[in-house]
Amino acid sequence: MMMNCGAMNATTPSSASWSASHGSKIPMLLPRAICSTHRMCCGSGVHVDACVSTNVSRNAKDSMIWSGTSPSLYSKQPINKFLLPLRASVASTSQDVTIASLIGREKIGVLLLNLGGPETLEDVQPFLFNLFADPDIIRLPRLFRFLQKPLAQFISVTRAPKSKEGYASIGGGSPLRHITDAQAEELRKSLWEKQVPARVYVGMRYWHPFTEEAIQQIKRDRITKLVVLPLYPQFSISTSGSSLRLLERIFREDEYLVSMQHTVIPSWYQREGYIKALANLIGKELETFDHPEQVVICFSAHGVPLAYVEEAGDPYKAEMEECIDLIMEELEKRKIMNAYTLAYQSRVGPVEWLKPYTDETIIELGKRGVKCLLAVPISFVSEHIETLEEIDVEYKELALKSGIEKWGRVPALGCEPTFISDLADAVIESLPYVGAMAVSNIEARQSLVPLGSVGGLLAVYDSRRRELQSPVMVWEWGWTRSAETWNGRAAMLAVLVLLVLEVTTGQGFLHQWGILLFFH
Ligand SMILES: C=CC1=C(C)c2cc3[nH]c(cc4nc(cc5[nH]c(cc1n2)c(C)c5CCC(=O)O)C(CCC(=O)O)=C4C)c(C)c3C=C
Ligand SMILES: [Fe+2]
Repeated sequence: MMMNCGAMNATTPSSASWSASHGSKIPMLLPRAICSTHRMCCGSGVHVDACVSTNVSRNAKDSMIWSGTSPSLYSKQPINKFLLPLRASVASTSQDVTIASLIGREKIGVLLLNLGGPETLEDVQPFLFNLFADPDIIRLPRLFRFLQKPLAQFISVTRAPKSKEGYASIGGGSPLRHITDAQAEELRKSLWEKQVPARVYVGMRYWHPFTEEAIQQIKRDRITKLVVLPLYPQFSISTSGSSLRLLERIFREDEYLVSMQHTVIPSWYQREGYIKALANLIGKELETFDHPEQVVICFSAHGVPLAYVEEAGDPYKAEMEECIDLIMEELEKRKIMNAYTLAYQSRVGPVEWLKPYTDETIIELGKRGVKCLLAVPISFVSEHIETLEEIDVEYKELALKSGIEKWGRVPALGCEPTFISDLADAVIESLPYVGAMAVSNIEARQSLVPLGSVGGLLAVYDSRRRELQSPVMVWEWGWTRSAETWNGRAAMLAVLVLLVLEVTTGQGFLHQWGILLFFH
């Protein structure tokens, strides 16, 4: 049946948020970021001057990046900017460094970092415990750090029933491990095809195979050069940041690891292969509509609490917006000029997260007369519960209820060959950096990420973390900065103790009042 997407009888936007340069932005999308589009990869030629600029001290480099903490400053200074010259300059032949000379007799390892997911329904609660026990997800004031684990236990137990429902509906567990393993294998093959004989490891943050397990294997394999590659295209304190903080801790405590050369690719949302691979998938999915040009593209990114961006300087939002700009520019080159919008999904609890929220956006688009919508999950490269359940089931249903007649969804990248090949290029391009700044053990101990400067990011975050609202404390007990009085703390502590007792004994006032399951 021919599905007519219909012209959008959207009301005229009140602000100048429509983009004239290419596909029109649906109002709600933030103004187009000033983006240096030309941060695209030009191949794997390596420019010696660009990559081995080790005579600039790490601190000097960090301060170039971190001279300010505002997100807008950040958007102009991405943390991996020192990797960018490698991509931006196609090296002259005389300055090329051959891959072989970089590798020599080294044993190269690539460590893929990811979040992890429960493989069975029994895994759900302990997985949630690990997640909520992470101080990068729930931050307690220093005085109450000892409550981190009891609180994580409480939240994980209360949230588990709802999460289990979600995982049950997608087959009884997360597909994340399986997909990440497949990506690791494809990356390994691609590296070998490009003459880089590397081993690829998977280290998950909250479930098996844990990062610690991967590190043990790396040590057993006597890897001498390690490239750390978080599988999150955009950097967030809550994802890549958390994993890198953990790695930093592991490295600091281990003699072998401290002396092993390593580097980190903190984010890679601007890489040509990634952008092109996503544009390919979007173009292909648009073709399934009868009137592709009338489809509104709705990029849906995983959200983070607003305070992460506004108070802790998380670059996530700036990187996300720049990423969308790059994708739309790529589509424009292919004469695809659709209207589009960016929204954020998967918020947890009542604190404010990045807006607009995907559910509200879908309703709004329906009200504006949009008939055809293409959802594009953007912050993650594998299918997982938030694509398979939240987007495919919840948002689809909401869209159809809101008046949208034709719904489509772009698959996650998974093992898409252009994408994997580009990840392999990213690894190869980072090789000249491996260990370049770690001139001594002492220096290596100070920062896990000599050139990627994630240490700088974490330091900035750490310096402000006392101010950062913890999403969970705010959701449940109203722990705001204004509530930071001793009396308030004492009262909250008492409530916490009661809650912990309630969870551990299964009895108490919340059970009696039937309000225990307030985590959705
Ligand atoms: C870029 C991706 C992600 C960001 C940013 C992120 C932040 C973030 N997440 C939570 C809470 C939960 N996340 C959960 C699962 C989960 N989250 C991501 C990705 C990002 N999270 C993934 C890939 C997964 C795993 C999905 C799977 O298939 O297993 C969960 C558990 C699921 C559920 O109960 O909904 C929670 C809870 C917070 C609080 C946060 C930022 C502070
Ligand atoms: Fe999450």
